[in-house]
Amino acid sequence: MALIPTAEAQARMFALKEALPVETVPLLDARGRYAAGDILSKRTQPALDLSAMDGYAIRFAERPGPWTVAGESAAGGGLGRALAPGEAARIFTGAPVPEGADSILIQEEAGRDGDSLTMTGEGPPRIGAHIRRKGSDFAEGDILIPAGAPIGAAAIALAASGGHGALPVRRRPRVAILSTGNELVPAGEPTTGALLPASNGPMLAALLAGTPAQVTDHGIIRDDLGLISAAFADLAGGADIIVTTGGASVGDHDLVLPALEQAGATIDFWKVRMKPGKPVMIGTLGGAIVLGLPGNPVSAFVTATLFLKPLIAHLLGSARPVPPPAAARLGEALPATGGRAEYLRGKWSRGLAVPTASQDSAGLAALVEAELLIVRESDSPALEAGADVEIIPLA
Ligand SMILES: Nc1nc2c(c(=O)[nH]1)N[C@H]1C(S)=C(S)[C@@H](COP(=O)(O)OP(=O)(O)OC[C@H]3O[C@@H](n4cnc5c(N)ncnc54)[C@H](O)[C@@H]3O)O[C@H]1N2
Ligand code: MOO
Repeated sequence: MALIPTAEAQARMFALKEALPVETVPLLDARGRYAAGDILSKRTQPALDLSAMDGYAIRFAERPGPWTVAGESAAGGGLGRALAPGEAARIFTGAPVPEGADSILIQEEAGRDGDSLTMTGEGPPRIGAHIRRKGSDFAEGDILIPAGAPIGAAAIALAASGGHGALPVRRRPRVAILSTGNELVPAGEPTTGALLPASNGPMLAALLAGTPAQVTDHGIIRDDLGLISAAFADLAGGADIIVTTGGASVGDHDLVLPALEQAGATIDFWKVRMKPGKPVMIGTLGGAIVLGLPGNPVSAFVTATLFLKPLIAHLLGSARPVPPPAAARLGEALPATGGRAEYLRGKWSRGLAVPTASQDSAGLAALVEAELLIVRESDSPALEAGADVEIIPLA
């Protein structure tokens, strides 16, 4: 199969499966998901003209004072009647402005003697000062959160303010992680000789821990065609995404592709024109998408960032599952690229993006320093320090 560019690979991956079914969940459960339809407001906010300050509601257009204080309006209540000419009302932040009042005099600039109120300073800067008008935030029927937009803390506050206690979202994707390799032992267990701890499973689970995905790490499978194929068949019914690491390349012990074929999977593509991460493969098995990531730990991290996380956002119905790259300036010169796009691990230095010293696709000690990926298209020329580049921030 020919190598395909990253953006094409992402688009083909999204085309394999539609967003998951809709469910309506309490506000907090919607956090990190995406609106499954336009969320419309059930109410107008503010519902009435409200005071933005503690002070007095006055008829400022009529006169600069004095006024007679006719009563009080507190948040959640109101004066109960309109102000007559010559009258003012004591008022507090968030309280309804009585009819007839046109401005708020803040209490620091008010003089009070019994029922008589005077201005001690310049007074309100203009007619209408310190009044939040009815509907100035949003009106009933307004779109508060468009379909496909992310639901974070501010969107949850907006939805609550708009009268919602629950929101329609897509159900949580179920993600099964499999690590392959005879050389791997579970993290924390003793290693001898050529054995090494499996780090990709914990890395992937950690990467997804901040997303709504329901992640199960199925541990390590030996490089055995029958075992890997049986594991795929086992997982296919209960997962939306099966993600593997290792065994994705071309060696005699790289068995993920034949195991998928043996389990009845359809492979959509294998190999992306990217560095690191070339051996990525994507296909479908039953209702699940299978994502075969390379074993090299940095390659697995980069491909999980560029494919696995966007796939989860896609299944959750995100309108923009691939986050747009950000603009940055390079802190160091970079050589020309070859036939693959490069995703250099980098960090910030005085506001400039600088590659980490090692770009080895197995080097975790360098990866831990990385705050961003510097994106370089294939076959692009050398860049001077100070050049504009695109970056992908690493959360
Ligand atoms: N002749 C070729 N050889 C290779 C090619 C190629 O095109 N032609 N591609 C290279 C590239 S690029 C990559 S990336 C690797 C990917 O290989 P695999 O996906 O088959 O991964 P493995 O061979 O199984 O392992 C690679 C490396 O990573 C270590 N590993 C694997 N799993 C884990 C884990 N869970 N935790 C920690 N470390 C893991 C493994 O021990 C190997 O050292 O292939 C190149 N070869
Ligand atoms: O492209 Mo491989 O993923 O370099 O290490």
